[in-house]
Order: sequence, then C-alpha cells, then structure tokens
Amino acid sequence: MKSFVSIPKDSGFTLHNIPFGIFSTASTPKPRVGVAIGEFVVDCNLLAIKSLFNGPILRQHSEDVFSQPTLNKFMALGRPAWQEARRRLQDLLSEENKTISGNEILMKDVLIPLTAVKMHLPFTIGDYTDFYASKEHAKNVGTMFRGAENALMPNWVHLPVGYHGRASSIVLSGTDIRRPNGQKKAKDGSIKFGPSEKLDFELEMAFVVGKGNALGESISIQNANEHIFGVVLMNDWSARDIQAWEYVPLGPFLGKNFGTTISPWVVTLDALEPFLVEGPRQNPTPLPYLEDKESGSYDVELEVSIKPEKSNEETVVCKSNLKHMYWTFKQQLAHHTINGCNMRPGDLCGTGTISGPTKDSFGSMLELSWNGQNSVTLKDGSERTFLEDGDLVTIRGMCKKGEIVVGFGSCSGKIIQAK
Ligand SMILES: O=C(O)/C=C/C(=O)CC(=O)CC(=O)O
Ligand SMILES: [Ca+2]
Ligand SMILES: [Mg+2]
Repeated sequence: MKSFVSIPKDSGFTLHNIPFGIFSTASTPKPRVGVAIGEFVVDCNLLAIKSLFNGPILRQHSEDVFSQPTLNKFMALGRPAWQEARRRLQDLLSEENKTISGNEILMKDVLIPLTAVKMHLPFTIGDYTDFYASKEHAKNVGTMFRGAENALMPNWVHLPVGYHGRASSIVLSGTDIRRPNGQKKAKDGSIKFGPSEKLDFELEMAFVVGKGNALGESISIQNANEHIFGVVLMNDWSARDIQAWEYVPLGPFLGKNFGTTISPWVVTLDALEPFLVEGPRQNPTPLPYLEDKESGSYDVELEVSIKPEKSNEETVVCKSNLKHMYWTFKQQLAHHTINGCNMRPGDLCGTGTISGPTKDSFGSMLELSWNGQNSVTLKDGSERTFLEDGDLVTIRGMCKKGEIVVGFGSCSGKIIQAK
C-alpha cells in the first residue's frame, strides 16, 4: 500500500493508519473532521461535499457527520461505517487512484499542511473512567501507599479496578497544566494547604466508545470491538501529595481531576489489528464474562520525555509498552457494562498507568523516583523527583511490524505556576 502523499520516515501517519481528528484553518475556522497522512490533514468534510464517499453507509451520512465539530456523530454510526471511511480514504490517497492526485485544484483544497491547522478536542466526552490495569504500576503504588503486604488488593486479579474521573477537565495536547493547590499532610502530621509539591504525570492510553449501549444492557467481550472506535495517548496528571491524603476510602478525587491531557488523533482498532499480541497470562482465569479466547493486547511502544523550561533538550525518562497491561480494552468495556451501565459515544476509558517490569519502564515520577527517594537526572544536569514549573512533558506512541507503521503522534502539556 503506497500513497501519492510522501510520508516522512519518522511519521506514524501512514496510509495504513488513517487516524481521525477535528481541525480548523484560518481561512475556514469552523472545526470539522479530518484524517492525518504524512505531514498533511485530509479535509473529510470537503471530500463529503464533493460526494467522494460513495459507499452504502457514508453516501447517506458523510456530509452530515464529517461537517460536525466533534467525531461523536461519526462514531455513533458504528464499526461498518468506520471501516467504510477508512477503506475509502486509503483508496483515495493511494498511488493508483487519480481522483485527488490527478486534480491539482482539489488536491490543494483537500490536503492541508499539519503546520497550518489548529487541532481541537476530537470528541465531546460525556463520561470518563480511568482503570488501574498494569500489575506493575498497581504493585508499585500499593507498596508506596499501603506497604508491601497490602500492595495488590485481593480483588485486583479478578476484575479491572477503576474509578470514575472528571470529563470537564480533559484537555487537548498543547494545553498548559496549572499546578493545583490542595490539602496535604506534612511530615509532622499537620494538615497544610498550598501548591502540590508532588506533581506527576501518568503514562496512559485511552479508548473512546463509538457505539453505545442502552441502560440495562451490557456489552459482551465478544462484541466489545464493535463499540470501541479507537485509541489516543493520555496523561492523567496527578498530585501525589493531595492524592495520598484524600483517597481513602473513596479513591482519587482532587489529586487527579485538575487536568487530563489527550492526543488529537484517534487511531482506530482496525489500524491497530496487525499489532495484536498475547498479553500477560491471566491467573486465576477470569470469570466467564471477562474470559477472552482471543488476544486483546497491542504492541505499542511508548515513551515519556521531560523538557525543562530553560533547556531546549528533552530527556526520555520512561520507555514502556501497552502490551504489559494485564486487563485489555475489551475486558475493561465488558466489565464496565456488566451491571447494565450505559456507555455513550465519546465516553473515554483510560487504561491506567502503563508501567512495565523494568525500572526504566515505570510510567510515573512516583515510581521512577520511588516517592521522591531517588532523583532522575535530565540532560541539562537538573534533577527531578516530581515535576517543576515550566516542565514540558510529552508522551509518544508508535507501532512497527515489518513494513507497517502506525503512530499516535504526541500528547504534551507544560506545567505552569500555581494560582
Ligand atoms: O491508590 C492507589 O493504589 C492508586 C491509585 C491511582 O493512582 C489511580 C490511578 O490513576 C490508576 C492508574 O493510573 O493506574
Ligand atoms: Ca491514572
Ligand atoms: Mg489527572
């Protein structure tokens, strides 16, 4: 599969990928649906206006769904429509097809340089849930917060533990994150108020629900992929001092809801299919509603870097992989809905922090510094236990298998001073 659009070697926006997003331009400021290819955005709204989506589903719906300022309406159409769109776009962007490549005027209008667009939140998020699906992360955090004997709660190997997060503070990559103020417990046991002194990132990915389910119904594990539109990178910013003091017994609250960042391009499950791998062996075997005979883990290489304000060099502080996750997207969705909880198009489910087995694969500063005991040295010589004002944190994700490359782009945010 080759495109007439030249794709730089380090780009994950290949003809195989076709990730969906919402963009606008200075000349047409209305946000609309596009896909990324190489260093360009393809204006899907314009292709729809030109009646170039001619398949059985999109012939009817493309003008409506691709003119929207969010992906929700397109996602609600379901997987056959997503597949029809991806295949048609792959065809229109291929070397063989001359519809765009043979029409200079159309090509100029349809292909817009990534540098000339403004990206927007790709979907409206009604509800946001964050799981806790990496055994390594759960063990590490449990050891630090509750001691080695109580690190992994007995329920953890039986169900994907999660908490309901806050949708209103989910922001797009590039948005500054203000250091939160809050309550924290000082070493002498007194309770203080002020800026968090243990501000952290969490390396995560998140899946977005395409087609929902009715209240009272559940989504089976066999059917889960029909409901998952795609995947983004996510940073669940966390204030560890606020979190450690507030979280018993109801879980994360103000330590996490001051900001969560996602990447702008949504990579579909169809694009990720070549990267399916066997996940960690699940022992004990999960209950039948969570048991999956097919693999549901993906080989996605992930990294996190920090760039201090005054430095122009970033330092990679963590290299991990989505394949380390114990519970899969399918298991998370089946569990979330087994009680009849309804999911709606645009609902977002974070994986939880993606830590691997080695020290350089831990997905948070809490683990990398072991709660502040060891510092991480950056390329400019400065040391970090947690994040400082001015730090720019960037998450990247990439899949490679032979000739097939699929990338997620990046998800970044800069820490700014507390109010
Ligand atoms: O109390 C704990 O053990 C830890 C809770 C979290 O850090 C919650 C969370 O965001 C889960 C995750 O990212 O894996
Ligand atoms: Ca989290
Ligand atoms: Mg957060």
